[in-house]
Amino acid sequence: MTAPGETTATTSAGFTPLVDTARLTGVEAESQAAHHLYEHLIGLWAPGVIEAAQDLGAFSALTLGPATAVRLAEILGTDLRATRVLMDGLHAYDVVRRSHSADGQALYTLPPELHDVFSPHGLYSLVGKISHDRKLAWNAWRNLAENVRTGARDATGGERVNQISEEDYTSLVRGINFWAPPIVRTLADALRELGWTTGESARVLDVGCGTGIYSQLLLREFPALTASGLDTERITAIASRQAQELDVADRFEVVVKDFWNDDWGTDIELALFVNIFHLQTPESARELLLKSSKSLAQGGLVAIADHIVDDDDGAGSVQNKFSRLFAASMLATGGGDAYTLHDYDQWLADSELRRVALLDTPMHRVLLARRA
Ligand SMILES: C[S@@+](CC[C@H](N)C(=O)[O-])C[C@H]1O[C@@H](n2cnc3c(N)ncnc32)[C@H](O)[C@@H]1O
Repeated sequence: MTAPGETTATTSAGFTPLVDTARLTGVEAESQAAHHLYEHLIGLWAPGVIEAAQDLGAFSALTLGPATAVRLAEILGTDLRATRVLMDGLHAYDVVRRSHSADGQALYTLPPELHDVFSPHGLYSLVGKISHDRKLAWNAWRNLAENVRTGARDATGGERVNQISEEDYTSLVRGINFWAPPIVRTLADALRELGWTTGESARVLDVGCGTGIYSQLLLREFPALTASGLDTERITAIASRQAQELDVADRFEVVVKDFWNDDWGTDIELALFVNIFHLQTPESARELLLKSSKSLAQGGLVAIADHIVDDDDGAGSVQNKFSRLFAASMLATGGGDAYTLHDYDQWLADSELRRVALLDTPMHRVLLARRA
């Protein structure tokens, strides 16, 4: 486990530098600073070209095989020159590969690992994320200043709870599945360190389970485990289907409940909350932990995977940077926040729980707690 301050994070290999900073040596500071700022400002080019290609069906066409701009323009019914410009933009972001066909034309290839990412049926599909951007995020970011001015409060002046509708979740939940593999690997290792054996027959409650990917992958790690995925009716239908796909349906049941107003039962050995706490206000976060504490079995654990800010981890921490920008994104698109470790420790103490582990994953932290 990584102790605070011991992170060895490396930046993402996918980062596309767009300023040749070596050529800025000796240039006046103001111009250098403007180059760096401009690089941030053109960040919207990336979703711009990727989402346009998705809208046009370019990725689906490339899933059938490599194609030239001429062939793509024919299939998509698009302008030839504009299609070439778009594909070259995608190549600049390393989304497509560019080689040459026998007659010397540029040939574009979608790498095999991205085929399912652009398909609505892929387990780690980002189609839901793209449609969320199209429907909500693009316009919402435009109004961020207004939300900062007003604090994004509701009509009564209270903190706005997250505004994603059930319908939006239906398309979005599968779009965040891709986060699960490294988080589940980290969680499973931590559970083993805390004494879980391969034959662990514990009962997991996956609260606000979405597609259920976290408990479902955990079931694969521990073959005697059973899990209940708690969510609304519309979402649990997605979780049931996915449990079949992942071959764990015999140990995964869905529970259609409202996690505020319904009872969670007792004797839960692992209460799992993934991407749930950032949607809360401080009051509702505390309430979730109070409710967890009452539902836990003796020796039971609470696991929270979320955008947790650890102030002891230094300003350069990738997880802290992502958490803080995720908070800005939530301020633009709805309610919620990236809470600090200090906040979590306080809510845990109020619920007679104590933190037993904090682990880094690529874009989240996993916090484990048990009764104090
Ligand atoms: C951000 S998603 C997280 C889903 C999943 N844990 C994941 O990380 O992929 C939040 C989930 O909480 C569910 N949810 C929100 N409020 C709920 C409530 N009051 N009762 C039950 N589920 C709720 C939503 O339907 C949604 O599936």
